[in-house]
Amino acid sequence: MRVDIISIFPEYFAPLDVSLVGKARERGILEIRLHQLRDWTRDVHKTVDDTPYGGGPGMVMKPEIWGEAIDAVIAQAGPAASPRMIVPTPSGRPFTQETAIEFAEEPWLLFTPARYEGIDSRVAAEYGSRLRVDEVSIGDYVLAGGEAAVLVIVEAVGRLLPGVLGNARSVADDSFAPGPMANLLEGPVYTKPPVWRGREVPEILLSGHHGKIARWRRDQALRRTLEKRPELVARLDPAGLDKDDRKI
Ligand SMILES: COc1ccc2nc(C(=O)O)sc2c1
Repeated sequence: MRVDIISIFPEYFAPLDVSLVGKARERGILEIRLHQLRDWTRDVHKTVDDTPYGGGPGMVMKPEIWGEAIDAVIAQAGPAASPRMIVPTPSGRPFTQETAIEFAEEPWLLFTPARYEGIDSRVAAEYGSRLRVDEVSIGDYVLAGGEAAVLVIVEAVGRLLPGVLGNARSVADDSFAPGPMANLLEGPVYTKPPVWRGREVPEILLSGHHGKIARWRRDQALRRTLEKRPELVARLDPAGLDKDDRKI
């Protein structure tokens, strides 16, 4: 997968050099190209924003600069004729694990994180007629720009790429992953020592009885989901809940 990110803060993406995403890049599973939006400005101050038509607070990012930057990146056609363009925005559709799975199928993603009050709306309209353009939000809170959202999305997508996670089952066991654990939060996890500051690991986990352990883990996940995200319980597939039981 190739990922292009156009931003006025390319240094914001240094974290993509480390951990899982960093290793995926080293192994050639993921290629990330960063672009400084200001490289396409033509004034001495490298201006990328201007006052909003109709008045109101803040500034809006200029369409000309974004247009030239996006055209230049698209012209560097790579694994696919054109990228899927992802615009992080508070007014986007919610980014979920399903969205991550969908994006992980793409050979080429282009991210256009905004700053200020956002990008002139004609940019998404212009490229929406030529590319698949997704406006997505990582959550209902206020960020200063889209870069943090891109970091979240690239990590959520990158870890799904074949060969990135050591144990393929980890993806299947994820919270929100499709299948019997879909819409269930992950339950508690434990490792050595068996007793820590007087606190013991649940005995069932030391029993070696895999069927009972699977059932206990699913029950703990259900308990945690009921406690922290009761609204997800309504979406559960009751038949899916006992799939492990049938396997046991
Ligand atoms: C100005 O650019 C922004 C501002 C807030 C914001 N919030 C996002 C989110 O995904 O929640 S993306 C994003 C972009």
